[in-house]
Amino acid sequence: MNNPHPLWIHLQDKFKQSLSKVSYDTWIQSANLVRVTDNSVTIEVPSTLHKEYWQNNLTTRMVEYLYEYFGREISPLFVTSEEQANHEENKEPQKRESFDHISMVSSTLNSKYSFDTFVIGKGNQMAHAAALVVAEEPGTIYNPLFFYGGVGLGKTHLMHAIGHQYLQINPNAKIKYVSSENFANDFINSIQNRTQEKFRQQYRNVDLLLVDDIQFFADKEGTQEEFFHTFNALYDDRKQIVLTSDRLPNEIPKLQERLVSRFAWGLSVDITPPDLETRIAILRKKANAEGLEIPNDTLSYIAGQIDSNIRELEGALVRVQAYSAIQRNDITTSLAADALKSMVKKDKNLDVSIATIQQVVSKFYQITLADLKGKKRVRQIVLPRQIAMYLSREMTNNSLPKIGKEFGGKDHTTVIHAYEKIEKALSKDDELKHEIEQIKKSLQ
Ligand SMILES: Nc1ncnc2c1ncn2[C@@H]1O[C@H](COP(=O)(O)OP(=O)(O)OP(=O)(O)O)[C@@H](O)[C@H]1O
Repeated sequence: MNNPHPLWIHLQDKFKQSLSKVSYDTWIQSANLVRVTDNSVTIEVPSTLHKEYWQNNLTTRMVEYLYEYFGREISPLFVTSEEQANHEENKEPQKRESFDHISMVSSTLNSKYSFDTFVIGKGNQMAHAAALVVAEEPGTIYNPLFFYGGVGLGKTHLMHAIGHQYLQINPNAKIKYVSSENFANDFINSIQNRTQEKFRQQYRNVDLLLVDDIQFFADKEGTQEEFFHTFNALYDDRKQIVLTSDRLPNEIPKLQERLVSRFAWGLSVDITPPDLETRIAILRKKANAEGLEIPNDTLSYIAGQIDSNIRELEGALVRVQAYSAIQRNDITTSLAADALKSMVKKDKNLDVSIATIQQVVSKFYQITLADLKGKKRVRQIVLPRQIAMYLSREMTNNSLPKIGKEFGGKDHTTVIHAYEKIEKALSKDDELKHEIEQIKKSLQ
């Protein structure tokens, strides 16, 4: 590629830092970024051997690096040059995806997130109904509509679905979808470039404003102030506003009281994790959409392993699909079990938090909580810290960045390093193994 894509430059930099020169030259330099979609990134590699190496040894890092770049989970896919050539040949020219797609992700609607592709279950029934009402009668009954709930449960999906439905009824409608972080960035840039008027027009001259993950407004005083005025302008004009967050407005730290009260003017609906039946239905729908043939017992198996986050459920399906392609075998329960080995956390059902793990580990090793979360590099502290990070990864569903944050704001690569170190040590060090088992027992 003459002009490497910024994402590829980012990935190369990351791998350069984490691999030896020989590994980097062998695996990374021979690869290329060929496709980016809303939820996957495809890397082309020269041979099947390369593909298997990437699949088995570099996938975890790729997922982390992609998370860092996009701020969400993106699945890496690997194709050999031969497969890529076949793919290009079979593709209709107008369907070619382009790299421009990346810049559109944050500001346009994702065509996959529609009401048609949304599976209704107990945990999201209310949210789905409210979304439909708002799409059909915007700006009247539930304004703003506020979705809240855990990670990867379909809040963004429903928000986009409202946008699609609205557009169907009203093809000329102006819709703006933005994450709260992008709203904040746009606002700051407008101040720096003295383009506030343009910014205001962009946000206030719309029929439907969708703002995702507003918990990230916490601590951003100026942005909150601006959003307050945006909200008022739209509300007074009877334009619909839809917001999402991981928690209720009054639980978002440092969210201005006047915003909290405005968000309560409309309807707040929570989305809770899907039950097994819904998870199976979601998997079935995704598998059908991909043209995958998966036996029912295998779908139940996968749905039984991943029980909280739908994004992870999708990730599991992608992994099983890739595994079956590499192995050139049909998808069966035993193939799925093999493919998901590293994703299935055996202790995951324990109801523990990072804070509890930190308390138990610091007590066990008789160090203070401050040291456990701090920066001291002495062995008596570093080891317990790494163990606590390892257990947070093993026993909870928190993302790596979140774990890093809970350990005094450390980078997620520090958490990966800790995890890998302890995992490796566990295979050789019986004493450590015993200690970790004891800690796990206390946590139970
Ligand atoms: N009920 C559902 N039916 C089908 N797919 C779903 C459903 N709920 C979620 N998904 C899929 O799960 C993935 C994650 O959903 P989404 O991004 O909407 O989650 P979210 O709640 O916004 O998460 P976050 O808090 O991380 O922003 C998406 O690919 C979405 O299409």
